[in-house]
Amino acid sequence: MKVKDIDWTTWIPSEKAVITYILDGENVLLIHKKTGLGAGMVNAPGGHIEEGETAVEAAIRETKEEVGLDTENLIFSGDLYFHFLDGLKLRGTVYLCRDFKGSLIETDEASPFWCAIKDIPWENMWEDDRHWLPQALKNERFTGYFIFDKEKMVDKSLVFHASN
Ligand SMILES: COc1nc(N)nc2c1ncn2[C@H]1C[C@H](O)[C@@H](COP(=O)(O)OP(=O)(O)OP(=O)(O)O)O1
Repeated sequence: MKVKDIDWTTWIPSEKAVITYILDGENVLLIHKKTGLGAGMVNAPGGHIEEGETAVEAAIRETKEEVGLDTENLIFSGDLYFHFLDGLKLRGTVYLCRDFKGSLIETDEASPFWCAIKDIPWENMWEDDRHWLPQALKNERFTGYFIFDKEKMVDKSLVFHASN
């Protein structure tokens, strides 16, 4: 199956999630994810949007729950549309954040670590990330469509949006 085989105008996600990239100078906060989708991989703080929550509220809550930081002034970065061949349809909203406080903690869900952007461990991350995260971290907005067969990306389509 290819991205072009899906009518994305009528595609409805079965799950909605958020991912937040916290930036401090040339470093980004990543996690070794311990539970849930992508356990064992490196990702950023995030998780599912709960009933009655906005995406931003979910991003703030998940970051606090997973790594103990309080975040403010999240900046919308992009939309991810993941169509898994097993039936999961996951929509992800990506945020950047440079405004945070508190102390990092390891939790049952995540082991956080600061990583130099130039050293991001792509080989331990979801395969889609290398196609949009470098641009996102340079403040480019994007929309990405992906087909996954379990953890293997089988097709992708990305659009980067000109900023004003
Ligand atoms: C398929 O490719 C993916 N790429 C990236 N970069 N991130 C992904 C991909 N698939 C899922 N994710 C992200 C989206 C979420 O931030 C997490 C999944 O969240 P999780 O399953 O851990 O949800 P939680 O609400 O934290 O935990 P529950 O399972 O208890 O609901 O991965």
